[in-house]
Amino acid sequence: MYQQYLLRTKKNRVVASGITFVLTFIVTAAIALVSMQNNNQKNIEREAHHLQNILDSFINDAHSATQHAAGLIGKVCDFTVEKELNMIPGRYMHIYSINIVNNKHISCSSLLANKHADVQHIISSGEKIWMSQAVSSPDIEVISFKTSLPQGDVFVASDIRYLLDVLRSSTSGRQLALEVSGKTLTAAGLSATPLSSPHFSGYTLYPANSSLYTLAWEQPQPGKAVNAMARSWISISFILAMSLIMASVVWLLATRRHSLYTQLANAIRLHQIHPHYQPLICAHTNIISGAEILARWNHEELGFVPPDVFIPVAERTALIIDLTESLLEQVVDDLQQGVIALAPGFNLNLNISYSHLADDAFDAFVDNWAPVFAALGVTLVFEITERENIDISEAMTRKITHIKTRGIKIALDDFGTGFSNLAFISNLRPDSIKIDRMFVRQISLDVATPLIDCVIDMAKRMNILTTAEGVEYDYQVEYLKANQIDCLQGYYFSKPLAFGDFATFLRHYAAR
Ligand SMILES: Nc1nc2c(ncn2[C@@H]2O[C@@H]3COP(=O)(O)O[C@H]4[C@@H](O)[C@H](n5cnc6c(=O)[nH]c(N)nc65)O[C@@H]4COP(=O)(O)O[C@H]3[C@H]2O)c(=O)[nH]1
Repeated sequence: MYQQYLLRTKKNRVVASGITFVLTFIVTAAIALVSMQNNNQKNIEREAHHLQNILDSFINDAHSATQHAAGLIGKVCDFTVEKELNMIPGRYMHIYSINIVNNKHISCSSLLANKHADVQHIISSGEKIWMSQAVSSPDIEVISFKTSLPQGDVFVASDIRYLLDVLRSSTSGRQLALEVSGKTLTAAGLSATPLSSPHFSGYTLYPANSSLYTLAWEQPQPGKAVNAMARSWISISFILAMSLIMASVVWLLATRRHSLYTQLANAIRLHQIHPHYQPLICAHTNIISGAEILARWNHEELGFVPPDVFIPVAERTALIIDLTESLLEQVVDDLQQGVIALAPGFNLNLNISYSHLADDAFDAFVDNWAPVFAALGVTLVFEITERENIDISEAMTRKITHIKTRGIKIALDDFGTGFSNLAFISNLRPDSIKIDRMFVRQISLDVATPLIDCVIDMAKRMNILTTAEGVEYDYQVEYLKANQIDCLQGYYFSKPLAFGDFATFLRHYAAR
């Protein structure tokens, strides 16, 4: 069984750690992806905002340059006028040229080469702003702003290389696009494709400050974001590290549980878990009518391990069957020493877990032990705990009947705390119910505790004996006796004792 368990737990640990790894990977990757998208969104918004500021400053500069040139319109383009015009671009960072237009020709310009150039083709459309090649230098691209004044038209051309630099230095990994009069500037350069064309279908408009231009950015595409994340070794390392840490934690926890199992299995095999005996006092006669067997494990390194810690592990791993067998073997050894003389019918209450009761071999367990205890003159009582929800199936009813036919009694343990219900009591008819110490603790000198009274009354009507657990004070004893309890158990009489101490207790109690 142990080898099988080892194999099973190893497989379970591998599966649990694997699932944890995959789940953590998915969750962390999703979180990283979302936060990357958010960051990108913020970055692109910042970049769009930056580009907009630059454009606005281009427009403002063009306006002020135009105002500087306004006084020169209509004047003869002589050396003095040209010199004045020539000085204007020097005052603004990006202005490439400033030109005065007369009869669709440049009559005067800050760039000598522009003078007399025919600009009909670029200004006849009536646009106030446009992007094109510079008038006299086709290798330079400019964004031009035209102002029509009563004396004539002025257009200012600004170099778009700075705008291109901004577009190309995007840290969000996404494209920004600027459309001016049907032409679009992206990091790839100037094109005659407007934003409304299908080429820019994945772009979103950025709310612009001016109607002179349109800004848009490329919508994030999940595929691109995943690719970007896959390329980022920091993200991948983080996701892998988180997944590994979580998988390791699950592995360690599972190993710890497994190691408790191993320790428990060894302790049971070596009979290091001993039975302790807690006396049960008959409330009517005050004599010791029995004892509850409670498992005690004093681990050589860990010290005292409470049953609440190891019993659940034993129950989950079927070790509970070996533990119960081991305790019974030790109890029989104790009783066979002959150091105590028990009254006939002395009850020995043994905790039976539901997982044991549900085991296929439970009938055989009953058949083995019933005659052994009958021969010792002891009545075995199986305390069935309420911790687990007992399925009152036909098979279970048959098992309970089998227990009873073999002379073993049934007690319903911890009544009132867990899953016990009236259906269990009426179907299985236990010989006794043990009222949990939680209720006994509620007994006080001056406040009534109708719940206990009701339970005792109900049990009496059904001919079921009642035992109060966890009795610690004399007033509890008095109250319970006055309310017709049948049996008392608790530190008021004695804690659970090792067999030698139990034998001494019995002697002293009898001699009182
Ligand atoms: N505060 C207080 N406590 C009192 C008093 N009188 C008795 N007790 C404690 O109440 C518990 C009674 O056992 P239980 O209800 O069957 O509850 C048991 C039982 O369900 C389970 N258990 C213990 N030994 C075995 C065993 O051998 N097999 C199985 N299946 N379960 C066991 O572990 C539970 C806890 O056992 P223990 O720690 O030994 O705790 C015992 C006992 O030490 C009292 O006056 N005051």
